[in-house]
Amino acid sequence: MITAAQLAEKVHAEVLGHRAGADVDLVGATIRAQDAGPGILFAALPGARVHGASFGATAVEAGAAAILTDPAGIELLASVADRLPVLVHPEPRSVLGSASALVTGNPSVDLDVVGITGTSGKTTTSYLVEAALQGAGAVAGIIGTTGSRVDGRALPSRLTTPEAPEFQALLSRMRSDGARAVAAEISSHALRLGRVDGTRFAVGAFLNLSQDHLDFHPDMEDYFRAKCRLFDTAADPGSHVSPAAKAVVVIDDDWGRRLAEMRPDAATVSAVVGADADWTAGESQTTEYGTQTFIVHGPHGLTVEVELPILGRFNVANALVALAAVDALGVDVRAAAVGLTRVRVPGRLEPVVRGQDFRVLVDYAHKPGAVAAVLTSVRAQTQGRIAVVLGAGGDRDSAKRELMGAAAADVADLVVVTDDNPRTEDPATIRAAVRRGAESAAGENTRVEEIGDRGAAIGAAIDWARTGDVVVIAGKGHETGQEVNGTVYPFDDRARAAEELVRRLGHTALEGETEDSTS
Ligand SMILES: CC(=O)N[C@H]1[C@@H](OP(=O)(O)OP(=O)(O)OC[C@H]2O[C@@H](n3ccc(=O)[nH]c3=O)[C@H](O)[C@@H]2O)O[C@H](CO)[C@@H](O)[C@@H]1O[C@H](C)C(=O)N[C@@H](C)C(=O)N[C@H](CCC(=O)O)C(=O)O
Ligand SMILES: Nc1ncnc2c1ncn2[C@@H]1O[C@H](COP(=O)(O)OP(=O)(O)OP(=O)(O)O)[C@@H](O)[C@H]1O
Repeated sequence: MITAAQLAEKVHAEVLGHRAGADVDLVGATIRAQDAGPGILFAALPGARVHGASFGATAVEAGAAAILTDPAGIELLASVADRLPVLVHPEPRSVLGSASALVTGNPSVDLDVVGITGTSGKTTTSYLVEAALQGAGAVAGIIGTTGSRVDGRALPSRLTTPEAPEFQALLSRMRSDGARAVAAEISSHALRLGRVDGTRFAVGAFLNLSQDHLDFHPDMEDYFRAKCRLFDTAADPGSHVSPAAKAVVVIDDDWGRRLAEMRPDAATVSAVVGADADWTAGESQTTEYGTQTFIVHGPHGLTVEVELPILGRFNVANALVALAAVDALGVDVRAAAVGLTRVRVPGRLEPVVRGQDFRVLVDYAHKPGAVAAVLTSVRAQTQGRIAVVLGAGGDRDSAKRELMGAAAADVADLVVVTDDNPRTEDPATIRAAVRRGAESAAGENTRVEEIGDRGAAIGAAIDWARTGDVVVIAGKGHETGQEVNGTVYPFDDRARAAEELVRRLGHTALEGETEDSTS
């Protein structure tokens, strides 16, 4: 337990307001005023839209024990500030990570936290790390895009990497639920916004870097530097992230190779057959059960066969990272490899099957690199034609839209451009950019269609498919909504694809019946 006064001293904040109350015990923190309560520190931070201190009265009504803010926040707190201790720091976000860790009893010290970063593959790899740990008999937790869970039990969480108070509270809950290790997705936003400051990372894993988030980062160098915070304090000025004790780095792109030079102690990983890396794999074989098998070659002559229920060569890279990460924790790799067999990742190359003779896959690819990786993998496994249904999100990195379209048309035979969370933007403008990219890359035999209504777009691709073809519905994966102008309408690619398949199969059956009756 720590008091507000002790916390102020540790994070070098000044105590104003109700000083006499500064010996109040703190048991947690929050960045959302509405979530404050007894024993909770409300962090009133300046935001892009509003200053958190304007919600000071809400936090006090909810029972907040103390407030952390900046000098501008003091003015906004006005009379509320007399009612409880207010910790003032010139840059409160820069101390929120360590403050959150302190009020929750530094949970990462008692856990092996594996931080996973990279543009694509964080969620999948965190599930693989969890499966590998479970294979070796360890209780494991996950924090990431699809929510959090410990020992298989779901815990609600916001964002890919939650804000520091929530991140530390999740770690604390996982520690008390007996977790040995936690696989946490670490976004570049989190690394820049101090969400994981105050966390001890046993292992940091870097997967890859490709264009994304250029609405937040001015350029790719800045995006890379943010990622480097997990590995090297000196790589990005102003970092308060504790670099991971051990590193695992995929060296299949230039960014990974640069990072491996920065961290010469890193275990290197490559999915390229015959590459010079600590962890590599032989060619993958697809089995009749829809799994892939491959031989993993690890350090010290380790050789182990892995069967993975998720296809795609990029998932071989993800699996190698998971094995290298748990190996760095001292886990038995052979037992971990058995665990990988049982992994299930929602919305990542997830098949939708309703008795059809072509494949329908729902995948979360919503970045050019991911679209390219998925379609290249699908192309390598099919003799049939490929259709892809995709759009691009509004109010996010607009430069990636054309690249998404181009990545799709590079490989697919049919590209159906549709809506994908237009948010506050005009959907037609977003579609036009994706379409432009697709048309610029389309070969003679590639068709590009534009159908704004996502359900109709899925239906059109399904109607187009013939025996042996593959329809990839990209962008939403596990998500269950379409966000338009601040409202999220229910929409699930998997459910809609299933409906469209039933409709089409219904038609086929009817046509069949008609043929039968006339013959
Ligand atoms: C750019 C960014 O990350 N912004 C985050 C930031 O917003 P902000 O500073 O602009 O906050 P604001 O809305 O002005 O509000 C100011 C303060 O008032 C508080 N407030 C506000 C309203 C209210 O009713 N009550 C209240 O207490 C807020 O908690 C905040 O502290 O602080 C907010 C509070 O935590 C976050 O919700 C918000 O994330 C937004 C929603 C977001 O979408 N972030 C995305 C881009 C993000 O972080 N993505 C990454 C990467 C995902 C990936 O890899 O694809 C992630 O890790 O999820
Ligand atoms: N190692 C990889 N390299 C390239 N593409 C990948 C890789 N792993 C997964 N993908 C593709 O990226 C998509 C998203 O995968 P995943 O959700 O695991 O990544 P993520 O980094 O968590 O994404 P996000 O940051 O958007 O949450 C997958 O559906 C797949 O299409």
